[in-house]
Amino acid sequence: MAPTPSRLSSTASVASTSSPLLPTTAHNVPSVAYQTTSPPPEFRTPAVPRKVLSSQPQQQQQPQQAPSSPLTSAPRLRAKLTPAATPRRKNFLPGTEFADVPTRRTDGGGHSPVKRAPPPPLAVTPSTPMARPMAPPASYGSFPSYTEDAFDMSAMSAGLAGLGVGSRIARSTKGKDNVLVCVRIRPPAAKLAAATTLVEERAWNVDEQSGRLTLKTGHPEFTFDSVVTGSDNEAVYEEAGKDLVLAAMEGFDACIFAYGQTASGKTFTLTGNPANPGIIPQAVTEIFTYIREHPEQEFLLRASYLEIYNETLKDLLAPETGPLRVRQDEKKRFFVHPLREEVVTGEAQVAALLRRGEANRSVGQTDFNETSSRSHSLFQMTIESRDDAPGSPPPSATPLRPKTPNGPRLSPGANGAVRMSRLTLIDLAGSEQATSQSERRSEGAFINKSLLTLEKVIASLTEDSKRKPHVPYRDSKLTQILQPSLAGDARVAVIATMNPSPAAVEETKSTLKFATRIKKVVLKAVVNEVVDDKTLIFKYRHEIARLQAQLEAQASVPSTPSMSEHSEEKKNSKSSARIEGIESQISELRSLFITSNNVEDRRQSMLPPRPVSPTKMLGDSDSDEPTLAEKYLESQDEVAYLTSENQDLKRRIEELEGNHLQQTQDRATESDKDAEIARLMQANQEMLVVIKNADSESEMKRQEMRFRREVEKRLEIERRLREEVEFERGRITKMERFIFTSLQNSVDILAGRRSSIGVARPSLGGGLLPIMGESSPDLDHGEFGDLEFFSEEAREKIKKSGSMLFA
Ligand SMILES: Nc1ncnc2c1ncn2[C@@H]1O[C@H](COP(=O)(O)OP(=O)(O)OP(=O)(O)O)[C@@H](O)[C@H]1O
Repeated sequence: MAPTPSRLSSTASVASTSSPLLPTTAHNVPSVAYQTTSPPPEFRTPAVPRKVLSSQPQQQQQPQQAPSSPLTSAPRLRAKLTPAATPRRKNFLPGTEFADVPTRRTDGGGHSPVKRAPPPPLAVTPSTPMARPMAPPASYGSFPSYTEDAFDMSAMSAGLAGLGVGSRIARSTKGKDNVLVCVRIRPPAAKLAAATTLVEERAWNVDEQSGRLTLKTGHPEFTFDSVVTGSDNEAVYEEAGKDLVLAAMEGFDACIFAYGQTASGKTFTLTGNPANPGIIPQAVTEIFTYIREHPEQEFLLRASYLEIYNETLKDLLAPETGPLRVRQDEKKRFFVHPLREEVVTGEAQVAALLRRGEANRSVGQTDFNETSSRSHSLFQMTIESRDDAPGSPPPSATPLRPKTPNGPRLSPGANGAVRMSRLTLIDLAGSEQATSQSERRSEGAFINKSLLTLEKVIASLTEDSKRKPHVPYRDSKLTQILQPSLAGDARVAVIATMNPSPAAVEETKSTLKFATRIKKVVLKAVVNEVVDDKTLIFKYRHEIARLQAQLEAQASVPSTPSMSEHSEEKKNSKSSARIEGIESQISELRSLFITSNNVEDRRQSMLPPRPVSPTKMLGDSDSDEPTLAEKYLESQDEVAYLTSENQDLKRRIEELEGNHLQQTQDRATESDKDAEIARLMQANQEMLVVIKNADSESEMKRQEMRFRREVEKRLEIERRLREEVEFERGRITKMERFIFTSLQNSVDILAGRRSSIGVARPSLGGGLLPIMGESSPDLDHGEFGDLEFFSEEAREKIKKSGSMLFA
């Protein structure tokens, strides 16, 4: 439990001034809660003064408490967006209608995510959740409230049945949007090395007003939503992070990823460093700031952290689990199983979780980066929220929330719905085409497989065709995991990181081309409001209600009159131990809900990791068996997964059948191969029957391979037959030519002889035969002598026709 304000000491510690999300080392974890309750201390420390956005490079002010760093001294250029020049409407995301509101940056830290009147003064409730006043009855229409003290499982089930939609409804609001693309240009390497005199030349011109980048040679030119230069991570967060984090708090799924070649600054942008926190720590701070500013809601947060390395999924929070699998749910959305998700209640806890995950990541050294991320890492926070938090002011006292830009605002919380959204932050591995180190080559192949598939997926999604194109999400783990986001249901932002150096131009061009393509992906993000027994809020509230019922039953056990004093005492002490146990379980479960009332207490809380199961209590978190209900839900998942796998296999078999039949039909048009084709078709049919009967994917793959080999063999035979036919044709042509020439020769000879006979006839009178006998060709061995390759019959015919010429 986090210490309550009254228990806080009055001395400030150094650790307390650093944001818990900063990537500090494990032993450097702040262990003392904030010392005062009012005003709240600065979350994002050290306080980097907000810079004036200007096209002119300007001298950056040094943070007050940060050690002077060459990384923060580079001038920062930022693209200011003008509606005409900007391909994307900036104010499209929820909350962005307030993007122009100046950031509130007081000593208290944080900034207001929405423009609204300050919340009305609340009646201060004790920070112990147990002691909170009962919530007013929720206005959920005919559907029962989840409010813990009025929780009624049978009423809940009745409500679900009444909805006529099984156990789940999802209400959504839709509107079209494109992927938000921000280019982040790191300072040139010479600057990073703090060589003030040696400034490496930049290969690109940056037009900050229009977000345009042009190679100094004049071509190519790219335009994006924004371009940020310099080392200030806050600027990048403002451009590409904040809107999406707020969208996630409003119930939209949101996904932010950094793409670029090695050493271009992806990890720097997402993680940052203690003096300059990246998007992840800033996002987490924003989440807790949002909670602080929304007293009418209660939240449940959980986090997971995984890595894709060489096409294998590793759970960074539970590396001992072994490779994770990607599955599909009943809606064909991919998800990772069995991924460890931990409930988190404070920033310090998230920071510790991140550090734990970081320590398990695969890093290596490339030619350009000493600590290169050789893997893709995905940090995800699942945010559940519902209105009418216990102890919150009545709805009338809560200022109206802003309208969603794409339609009327939903009234979340109606029918007991819980908003559930996921914020996914992805640090991709370097997108370079090749790595020069041999030991990295196989790695590179896998990294590139994922990124190449990502490119293919983007190409299919942006394909301009009437037919719905096939999107190859399945071809890599990364694209499978990104499918729910890229398929359009989420807000997506890409930070394309680039090195401005002339030496990196080719890689940069390919990064920018990728960014241009992904910009065209159209999204239709939805806010999901779920009435579902899968939400943690539901599970925990249900568990609390069950424990409370137990508690009441325990308290109402009457004492037995016949019992001796001793056994009565024993019984009482047992019963109070049981009551204490149940109470502590209830209080622990309640402590997982975060509201504006307790968020401050939890800020520095360093509870040990806690998986999401409601029955798993602190201390025995990993040993506990899942409940029957959980097993049932899990087996339902399993059935849904197997059904979808089965359908998938069927679909693939049909595709295969179609392909083979098509190929066979194409070949069938060539008449000289009819017999061969008939045989192939027969083989096809047999193989397809075998494939159809194959009861597992691996069996089907084996059959497919065998079939492929068979087809290849037969194609080879066919090729050889063709060659033989060609050869025979050649021989026949040669023979024909030979016969013709021989006959022609014979005719010539005959003509010559006839004319000599004509000349000799007058002088020889009837003595012709002796001459013929003398000079006639030797029909066996003369002109017709080399006909040995003809058949006997053909030879006879040729000889006969030759002899006839002399007749
Ligand atoms: N905008 C920036 N300002 C200051 N330093 C930066 C900036 N971008 C990157 N760097 C520095 O450059 C180096 C490489 O950056 P980083 O590790 O973030 O690259 P990367 O793109 O994640 O690389 P890889 O794909 O190999 O993991 C780091 O030392 C980082 O501090």
